[in-house]
Amino acid sequence: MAASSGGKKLLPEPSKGTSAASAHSSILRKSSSEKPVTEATGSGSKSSRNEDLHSVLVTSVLNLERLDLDLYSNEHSNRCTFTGTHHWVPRSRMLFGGQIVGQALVAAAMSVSENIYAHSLHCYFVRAGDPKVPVLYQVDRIRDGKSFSVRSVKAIQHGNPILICQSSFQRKMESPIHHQFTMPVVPSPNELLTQEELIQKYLRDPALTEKYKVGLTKLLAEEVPIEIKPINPPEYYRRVALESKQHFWVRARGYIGEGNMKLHCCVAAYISDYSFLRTALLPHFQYKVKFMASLDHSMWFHAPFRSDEWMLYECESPWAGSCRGLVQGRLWKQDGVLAVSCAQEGVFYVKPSAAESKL
Ligand SMILES: CCCC/C=C\CCCCCCCC(=O)SCCNC(=O)CCNC(=O)[C@H](O)C(C)(C)COP(=O)(O)OP(=O)(O)OC[C@H]1O[C@@H](n2cnc3c(N)ncnc32)[C@H](O)[C@@H]1OP(=O)(O)O
Repeated sequence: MAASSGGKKLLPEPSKGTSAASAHSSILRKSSSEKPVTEATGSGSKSSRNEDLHSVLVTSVLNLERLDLDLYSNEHSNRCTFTGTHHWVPRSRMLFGGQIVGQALVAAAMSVSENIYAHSLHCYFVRAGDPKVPVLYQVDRIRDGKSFSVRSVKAIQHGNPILICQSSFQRKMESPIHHQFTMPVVPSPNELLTQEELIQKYLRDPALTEKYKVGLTKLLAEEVPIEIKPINPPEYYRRVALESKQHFWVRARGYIGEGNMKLHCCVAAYISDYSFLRTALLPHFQYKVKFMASLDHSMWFHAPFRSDEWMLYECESPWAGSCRGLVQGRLWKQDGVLAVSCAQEGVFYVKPSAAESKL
């Protein structure tokens, strides 16, 4: 029986007896005991985006392959000419934390019923992800209550966990108790340059040193599936202590559509880890990072949102010390609704950087 979701027929479900090996079903399909998570386009308001350019986050990065009940792999869905296995990998050469968190939430969401939605997740990154091999996601169904369901997911490579992620899902509930902070007042996205446009502007600076030219050119060439418009971006070469705060507009590159909130939460998990941890480094220009990595990542999903529409990412770091830094973030919709809150600690090993001028 073909499954359906949002009125659009999904591909036939693998029958109960289908062997795991032939149950190559992407996350767009579902087995009888698993629910669809990603329905890239659904009914509802049409976005202003070009609907033909589907986000690679949905068509590829977050489109896991089902190997068996509660067991998924990203092997066949992350094909990328560059790495052969994973879409975009930061220059740190560790798997991008946001990818692992987003994929873990996809796996967890496949195991809960259609009418409950992620409201929080808490992860630890326990080993660096290997960009040369796929990731397995093993879902443990901890509890299904009347209103809440809890899942634990292990992301596994080389037989060892690289991430452990607990997530909780809740059925829609109304409440008279509601409040939120007020969204910061910032320029709107159409008043700002994208990160790429900013880099191209810097690259046109005749006084740019070769070192910066190489670094910025590499950054420009990266296939990051996220669009970013920094607000008041620090001039990359100004070596001054900045406040440990940054704001930028962010959205998935490409079209996703109304879809279901499970998908947008998974995309937001991916997005939330990009350029997040560096907030804690902004005051410390006089040090060069020798090693940097996220230790954990937490998210709370407050209200429906579209991850393929601009959202304001308000990031701040209230504390750093003992080779660690804490960053906190809020994702705001353009209408002022607080959609998502995030928090993360990272480890930094640094050394004094040689004083150098821009020239
Ligand atoms: C304008 C453009 C902006 C661009 C913005 C963003 C770009 C892209 C985003 C960048 C991504 C950043 C966030 C991430 O995604 S990181 C990926 C997710 N996190 C992880 O993968 C971490 C996984 N966990 C681990 O790897 C480990 O648990 C650990 C955190 C490393 C801890 O393990 P442990 O065995 O305890 O290792 P440790 O002792 O900490 O050593 C690690 C490493 O550091 C070296 N080291 C240790 N102490 C020091 C020291 N005092 N000084 C210098 N170096 C030290 C140590 O030798 C290890 O190095 P290796 O031996 O080479 O591994």
